[in-house]
Amino acid sequence: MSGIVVVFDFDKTIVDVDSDNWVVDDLGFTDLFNQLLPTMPWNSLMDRMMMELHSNGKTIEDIEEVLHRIPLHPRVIPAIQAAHALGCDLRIVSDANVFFIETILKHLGIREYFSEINTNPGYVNEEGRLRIQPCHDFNKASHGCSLCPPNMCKGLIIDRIQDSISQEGNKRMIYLGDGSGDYCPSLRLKERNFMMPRKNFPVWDLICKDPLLVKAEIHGWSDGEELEQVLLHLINKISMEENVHEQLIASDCKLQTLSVSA
Ligand SMILES: Cc1ncc(C[n+]2csc(CCOP(=O)(O)O)c2C)c(N)n1
Ligand SMILES: [Mg+2]
Repeated sequence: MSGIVVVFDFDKTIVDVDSDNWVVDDLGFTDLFNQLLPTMPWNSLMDRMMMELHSNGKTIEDIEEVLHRIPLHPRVIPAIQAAHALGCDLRIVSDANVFFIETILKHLGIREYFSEINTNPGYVNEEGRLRIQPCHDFNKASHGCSLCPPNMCKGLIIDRIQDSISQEGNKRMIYLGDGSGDYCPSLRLKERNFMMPRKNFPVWDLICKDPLLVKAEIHGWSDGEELEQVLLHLINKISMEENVHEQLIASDCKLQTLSVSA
């Protein structure tokens, strides 16, 4: 293990579109989606749309077939493979849903590179209909963050990951994202962490309003090619820093041994 945790957003970061829109549009339900959007939260609307698909005869296999065709930049998979080969712990934090994400990752053959997928639950019920539920049950209690949608605060998830990895030593984190939901986590990153916002996407615009609010080092990217270059550059940079640090500690130990024996 390299001591680096890389957290990926999914839609418009790993894949190049919003998976929700990709499915709804491809199966011909865009108009109904747009009509209902002003009336309910996005996450509840996706559950409703899955009901509409089911009652109009669209099967799970139809949805899977659409997901298998989702567009992604050709350098994204090599970037993920390289980061994994360099020993990074890769995780996903996404406001899509577990059914879409796992279907896509398994089809691409990259599911096993990720140690954890934090997202909205999704499962196929006994009628063969896909149910999509909120990551955070806002009917019970609010998550209390005003920056995030009611069903998911990505910042809370980042806090939890940071708490759990702080017990494993001095790990460094790199976060990649594009959307407004990725702004809250960017504010929770600490010094010695890295934020990789997608240039000219909502999280980039939010960060640019007051970049000093972000304690992490900011490195933008605009497409899969730049994602790969910037990510691998940061992993190398961190690895070299950590190596130098270890060598300093080792040489310090040697010096102490010498001075004790002298
Ligand atoms: C203005 C506006 N209205 C609605 C939404 C909702 N939304 C759009 S795509 C998506 C999935 C994001 O997945 P991921 O977290 O993997 O990028 C969500 C929750 C939004 N982002 N912005
Ligand atoms: Mg996104």
